[in-house]
Amino acid sequence: MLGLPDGVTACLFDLDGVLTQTAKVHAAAWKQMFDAFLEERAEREGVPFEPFDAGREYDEFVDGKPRDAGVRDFLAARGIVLPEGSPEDPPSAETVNGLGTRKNALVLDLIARDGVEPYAGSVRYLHAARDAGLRRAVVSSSHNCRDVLRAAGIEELLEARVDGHTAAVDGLRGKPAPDTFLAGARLLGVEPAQAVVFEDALAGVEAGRAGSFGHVVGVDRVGQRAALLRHGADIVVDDLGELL
Ligand SMILES: O=P(O)(O)OC[C@H]1O[C@@H](O)[C@H](O)[C@@H](O)[C@@H]1O
Repeated sequence: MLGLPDGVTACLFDLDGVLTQTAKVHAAAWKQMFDAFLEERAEREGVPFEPFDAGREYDEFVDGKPRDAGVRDFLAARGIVLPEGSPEDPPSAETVNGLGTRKNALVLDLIARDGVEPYAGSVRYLHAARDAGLRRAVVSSSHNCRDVLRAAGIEELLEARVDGHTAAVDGLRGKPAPDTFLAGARLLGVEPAQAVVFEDALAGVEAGRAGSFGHVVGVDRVGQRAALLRHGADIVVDDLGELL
């Protein structure tokens, strides 16, 4: 049914890049923030400025992970260690949390300016899944998940939500750990083996594999089919509409 194996009764959808066209908004905001940080640091230390690669470095170190992990993992890949700070840090703080706050202000500006578009194929898939009686949850690392769902007009098509806020409150490890997807399955009252994970991020398909879900659908928006398969996708589609 709907391109899924027999026995699947529930769908766990990532948000940014799967349901909504916001992965590129996040990538652009990350690039703007990291480039400003790296450029200032290069000037201060008298070393060459190497810009953030919004393709490779975003996909490998940032995409799909909670905000603080994205900052930490990218900086570690560049050999940079900053103090953690706290979520209350102002954007001026040169800490993991401060940099995350800087980036979030940029994301919110971009969303306020440009709005949020869902993928048409994903909206059709959500309707088809609902009509077929499949349970549906969104499982996102983003603290902005609810606002993005509302702006995209698809909130009511989902029965449950696990996001950056709920994960923090419940102490869940972020993707690539499977915890948030497992929590989504629990909220829908299904076993992991009965649920399918839809993910565009490498960290996300890894989480799907780590949780032993019934099926992991990689969604390739940026030409990384082989990497999605390597990291845990059972199949890869360019758009959810292909499964209909
Ligand atoms: O900063 P937010 O909105 O809480 O989002 C955290 C992460 O959420 C993920 O969905 C995105 O793929 C990442 O790019 C983003 O960094």
